[in-house]
Amino acid sequence: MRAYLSIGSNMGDRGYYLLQSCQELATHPEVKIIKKSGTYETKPWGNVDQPDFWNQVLEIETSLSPLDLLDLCQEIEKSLGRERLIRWGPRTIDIDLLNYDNKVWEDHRLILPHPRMEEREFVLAPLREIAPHYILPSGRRVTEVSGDGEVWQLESE
Ligand SMILES: Nc1ncnc2c1ncn2[C@@H]1O[C@H](COP(=O)(O)OP(=O)(O)OP(=O)(O)O)[C@@H](O)[C@H]1O
Ligand SMILES: Nc1nc2c(c(=O)[nH]1)N=C(CO)CN2
Repeated sequence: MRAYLSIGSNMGDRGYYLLQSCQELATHPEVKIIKKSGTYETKPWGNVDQPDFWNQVLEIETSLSPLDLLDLCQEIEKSLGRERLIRWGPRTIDIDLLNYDNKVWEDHRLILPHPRMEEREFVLAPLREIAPHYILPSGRRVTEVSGDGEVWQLESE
């Protein structure tokens, strides 16, 4: 199945946490990273009183189920020292599922597609880069929409 993930960090060595989370995903036997956006420095969305983030979007191929993929993302967050202190607060790494095979899913653990993705420029900018034909939950193409928040693409490695 094809899935899209949003990853973000705003504590410590942000580049290290982004890279490490990709490496942990890529070493899982049921996950293959197909595309990786550049890195974007972004103003915090939601709770604005915290450091700037670095964000990326990944396109992956996986045979994990949506909930198993969520479990894996949460295990990686844990292994990289993420603590859930405040909603939308600072974190070493946050991994969100944006889309899983265009499935619509809603239970107490997982909502797909991600309900706030279309408002967030930190998701839309990297998504536009790697998937310009992506159709958002509203039915509009990602290139036709702009979200809230300032973002800057960093020089690619
Ligand atoms: N599409 C999704 N991707 C990741 N987590 C999700 C999703 N839908 C629901 N959740 C649930 O949201 C809970 C809170 O996640 P998290 O702490 O990462 O929120 P957040 O990143 O601070 O905020 P936001 O959900 O607005 O990005 C998770 O425990 C998870 O069960
Ligand atoms: N710029 C930016 N802001 C955020 C981010 C994020 O990854 N980047 N993640 C949040 C919780 O999902 C809340 N706010």
